Amino acid sequence: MMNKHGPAIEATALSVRRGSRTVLDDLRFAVPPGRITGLLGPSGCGKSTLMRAIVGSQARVAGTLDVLGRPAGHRDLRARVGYVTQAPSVYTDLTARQNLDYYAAVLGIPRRERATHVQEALHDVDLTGHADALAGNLSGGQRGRVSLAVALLGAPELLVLDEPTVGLDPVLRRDLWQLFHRLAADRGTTLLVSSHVMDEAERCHRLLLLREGRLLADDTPEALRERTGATTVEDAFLHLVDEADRGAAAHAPAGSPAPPTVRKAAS
Ligand SMILES: Nc1ncnc2c1ncn2[C@@H]1O[C@H](COP(=O)(O)OP(=O)(O)OP(=O)(O)O)[C@@H](O)[C@H]1O
Repeated sequence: MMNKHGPAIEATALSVRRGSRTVLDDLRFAVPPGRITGLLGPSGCGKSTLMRAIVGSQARVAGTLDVLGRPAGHRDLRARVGYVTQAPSVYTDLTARQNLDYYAAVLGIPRRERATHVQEALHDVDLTGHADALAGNLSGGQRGRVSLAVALLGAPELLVLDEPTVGLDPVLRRDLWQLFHRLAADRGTTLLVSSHVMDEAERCHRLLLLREGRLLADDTPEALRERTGATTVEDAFLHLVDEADRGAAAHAPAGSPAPPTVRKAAS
């Protein structure tokens, strides 16, 4: 079991190579337990790669990456970590309830307890009314919520959610964020939630801002705004991007071209 006061995730000198490229470069950060940490940055900056490394499904990871007190990917973490990828992974020819029942069996939840766990997970994601609909007949957003319910089975200590609100209408987005806050406040769940939409940053307790595989900031939204003098996290992010580019230009060898200034990086 992890030390309740230690970080839920801790990375030191973490790098990942994909193909011939280094897509995560020398990351160092800690994710506190029982809080919502947002992983934010533009498309392609490495968010999904980092999440895959955390759940142990990414190859060629170098450095140290500990999750709930164990090395990432350790088999003891299987039932303690819930992970939702960007593409909902549900069987379309099964109902929502049958999907959950199947995954509950895979997780090793005893048969006599399964129905209760499944019902709770359906209730958490507000899908009780669609429990017996074929997943193939649900909307994309509803299928995404079935995937989330699968990740909630067995009450994992850590939830890793890759862009869970993409394509959802504002009401569903708000409802999901309310659920995330309930999970953190009532159950002490640690959540790592990625997004490339900067306004979601304001809903997180802490933020990891990523750009081109490097960590720009690991801080609270308030501290980031204060430090940069910005009124929104989006402006704070752009400020940090410009600052990093100026730093890179200052250290570039004489005669090399200045890096372009990114303006729409966060949209
Ligand atoms: N199989 C692969 N081989 C080589 N490079 C890859 C591979 N998959 C992804 N990449 C590269 O790794 C980088 C990080 O990709 P990743 O999917 O982690 O980004 P992301 O921030 O999650 O993007 P998005 O928000 O669009 O999902 C990208 O530059 C991408 O082109």
